[in-house]
Amino acid sequence: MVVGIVGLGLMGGSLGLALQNTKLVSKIVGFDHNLSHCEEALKLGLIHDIVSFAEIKTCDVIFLAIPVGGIIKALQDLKDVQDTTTIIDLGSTKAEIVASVPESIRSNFIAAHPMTGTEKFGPSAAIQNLYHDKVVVLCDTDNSNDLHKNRAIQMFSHIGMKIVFMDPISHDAHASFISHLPHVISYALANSVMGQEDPKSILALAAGGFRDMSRVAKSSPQMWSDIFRQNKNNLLSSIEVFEQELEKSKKMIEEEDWKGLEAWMSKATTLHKIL
Ligand SMILES: NC(=O)C1=CN([C@@H]2O[C@H](COP(=O)(O)OP(=O)(O)OC[C@H]3O[C@@H](n4cnc5c(N)ncnc54)[C@H](O)[C@@H]3O)[C@@H](O)[C@H]2O)C=CC1
Ligand SMILES: O=C(O)C(=O)Cc1ccc(O)cc1
Repeated sequence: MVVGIVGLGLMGGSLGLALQNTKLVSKIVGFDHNLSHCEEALKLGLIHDIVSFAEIKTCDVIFLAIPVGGIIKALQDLKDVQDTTTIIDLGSTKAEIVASVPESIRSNFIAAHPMTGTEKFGPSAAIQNLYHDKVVVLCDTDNSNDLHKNRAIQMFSHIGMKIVFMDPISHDAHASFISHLPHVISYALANSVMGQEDPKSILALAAGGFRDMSRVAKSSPQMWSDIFRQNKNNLLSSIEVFEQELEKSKKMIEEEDWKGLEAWMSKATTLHKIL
């Protein structure tokens, strides 16, 4: 099979690396609208060749590893692929993407969200084992043809992924709390601290906790503004729930309810029993 990857950053580049180790794939070609990313990806050996978007359309499997707004636009440009071409997107949101798929290619399409990643971006962020032993959520597969569904399952399984099926609306509601809200909080924390503290103090006093909680605030603002735009309503609900928890802790501190605060924190510590 010839695989075409659109977007040669963290997700597309890491996929190129992972697929090179499978017997399923005879050639991996890539396309990126940023020429320097094309050159870098080729130099790093993430793909075998760079091709035009027109040539991507002739691949057996096309992966869309670009920001979620770009995925919706790219799907319009893929309207005329052959019935045997599988199109898989890797976007972090699913409902708007699935709703936007042109009817002529709905059966070719697989909506996937790999639940793995890092705060780094671009081709140099690509890593060999990013997908290994991680979960990929596949959405709305009842509307995909069996050939394409089975191909997607086969490819994700070959790179060591565990597959979970979900409808796109539920996916976006869950992803809002478990993935998108933590990113909003991390950006907010970074801005709160930088608004009050000078760089010298931050450097001198930053311990592990602050580094851990602010790590994802290094993530691509372009990628995340697209995600927040597509998952706006779920994200607003998640932020409200978080505000209520902050408010609860503020009130207990104001009222010196240390017992209440301790119980509130004890409940939070149980999260890591399931992670
Ligand atoms: N970063 C992460 O940890 C995760 C990201 N995702 C999703 O994967 C997708 C890709 O994200 P990353 O690889 O992290 O981003 P990235 O910023 O590392 O790479 C994206 C690449 O796509 C290129 N690009 C952007 N728009 C394009 C277009 N219209 N046509 C061709 N090339 C284009 C960029 O030049 C860049 O090289 C996004 O939809 C994101 O929501 C999913 C799971 C994890
Ligand atoms: O860096 C991290 O810890 C992440 O959480 C990466 C990530 C970013 C976006 C996704 O849709 C899924 C995973």
